[in-house]
Amino acid sequence: MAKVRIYQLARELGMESAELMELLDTMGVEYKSHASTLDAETAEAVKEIVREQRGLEEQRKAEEARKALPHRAPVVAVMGHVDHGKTTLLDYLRKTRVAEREAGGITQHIGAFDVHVGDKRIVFIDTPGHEAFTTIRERGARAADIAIIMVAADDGVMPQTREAIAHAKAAGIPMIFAINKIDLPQANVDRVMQDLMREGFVPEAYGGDAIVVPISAKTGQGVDELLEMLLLVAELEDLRADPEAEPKGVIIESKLDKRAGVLATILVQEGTLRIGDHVVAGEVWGRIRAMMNADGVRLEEAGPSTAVQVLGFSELPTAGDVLEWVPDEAAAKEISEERKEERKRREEEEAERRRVRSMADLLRQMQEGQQKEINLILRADTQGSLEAIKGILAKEETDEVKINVMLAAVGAPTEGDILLASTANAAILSFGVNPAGSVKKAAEKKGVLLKSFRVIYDLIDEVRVMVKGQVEPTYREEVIGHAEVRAIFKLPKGGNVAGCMVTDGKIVRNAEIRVLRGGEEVWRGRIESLKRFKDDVREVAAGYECGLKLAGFDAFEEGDVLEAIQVVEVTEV
Ligand SMILES: Nc1nc2c(ncn2[C@@H]2O[C@H](COP(=O)(O)OP(=O)(O)OP(=O)(O)O)[C@@H](O)[C@H]2O)c(=O)[nH]1
Repeated sequence: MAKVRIYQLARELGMESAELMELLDTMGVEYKSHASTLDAETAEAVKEIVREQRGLEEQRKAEEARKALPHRAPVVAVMGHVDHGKTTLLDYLRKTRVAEREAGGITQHIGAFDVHVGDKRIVFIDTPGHEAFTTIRERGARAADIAIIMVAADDGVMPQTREAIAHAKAAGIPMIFAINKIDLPQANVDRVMQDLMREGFVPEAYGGDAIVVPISAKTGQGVDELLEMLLLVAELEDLRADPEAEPKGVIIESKLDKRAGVLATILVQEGTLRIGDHVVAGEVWGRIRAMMNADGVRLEEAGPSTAVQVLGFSELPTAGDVLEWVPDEAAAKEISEERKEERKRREEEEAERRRVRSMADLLRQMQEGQQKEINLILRADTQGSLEAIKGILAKEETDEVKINVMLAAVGAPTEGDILLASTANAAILSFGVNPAGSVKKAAEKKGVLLKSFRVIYDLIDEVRVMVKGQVEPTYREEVIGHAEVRAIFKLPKGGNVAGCMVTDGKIVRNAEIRVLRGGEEVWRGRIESLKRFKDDVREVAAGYECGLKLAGFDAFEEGDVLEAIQVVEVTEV
């Protein structure tokens, strides 16, 4: 950036010169008047400070506004190892703690139900699987606020207990441990506590801060305490939502009913959803025709932390998709069309790039995210090899790069691992066990690095390479071709397409484009579409014509030169 005068910079930042001069004083910058010039470095520093101040101010205001909103009920998910009692607990709660049903209401399984404790309410999600956390978080939202991790007192912490913990951690939600089946003679609560400590959770009874409640889902012993603890954690989390805001939620479940058609359960998180509202969830749209809660009661409206089964979607929405309110049917249709097209385009691009992800890809991603942490999921044939791998890996950590083992478990990688890895941007490395074909496919689809090793040291080497790559990978730009703009076409929907001739090299769909006019760069960015006649193409070679639409630039002029650039990695890996 060149030099800039104080009044110019003030205008650029939308502030008074006097205000800016005050800031300069506190920074110890010298100047004569508001017309004095600042060097590029100082101007940049000023911008940085102003941005930061505004950010803090906005945060404070947002927090203040949030504090003025009413509280909402917590949403809880129950997770744990097979047979540790999830279903039994949910059944117990449903039977004993659900409010008196209104006349005519019959309990329905809709994927979530309310439990009443005094004048408080807790929403339990009772849809199977971890999707309630992970898939949803992937899309920038989450369904559950608190996780109950069930551990059977006669069995202790098992592989899926660890998975459940890893999922809750990845979702960033607090956990409460319920040690279940304490009615059994062979129950050993202390042993489970020891297990938990080995996982890094020190129970309150041992002076730590992990909340552990011994219960029997069968007899109901301890369940009241568990509910109390949930309310306590909810209070600490200070969960609030605005019932007046634009409605927002997530799809908890969806199914096709022979008679009713598409039935979808929505957890409303913000605002109030009403009959007649138009909504979009992923690529599917709908108009809410009827709403029913888990007690079979028809509702006219549903506020924050309410789960309702709705009628009115055109197609099956996907569980985990975010639900948004839209003003009318035209908007609903347009958005769902747009998303379908967007997905098709993405899939085409994916197909283009379809190949096993290389180490370089992962490194690039990590570098982009400035991540100096390597997230790993380890899978091995025995506990012994896992311990050995973890032991060696711990020594591979450096001051700059942390190795974060999110999950270390015996057995082949599962689809749950893939979900976790894609959420947490982790790599899955397995030793002595091979993932099933379906798991490999899932990894490929989600772009998760999944590798199997037969020699521990090969696995360790892979991690070493990652650590090294974390330190300083570098990239170089390479010009791969040029095209000249010969004609400009206006699209009926808006925007311009440049009719071009590729003059040298090639133009590739995923390249970056510099628009050059008289040798000067006037814009730089991505290609939105690259066509030969009516067809989308991946690349166009020298000597051929093509139609090019850029993402965010329309001001083409005849004679403009479009330079295609690709980034190549020069890291020695
Ligand atoms: N004695 C005793 N048995 C229990 C208790 N909780 C669950 N069980 C029994 O443990 C078995 C498994 O319980 P479920 O509730 O089906 O376990 P789950 O975690 O839902 O299992 P999956 O759905 O297979 O993952 C059943 O036979 C239950 O009756 C308890 O508190 N005490």
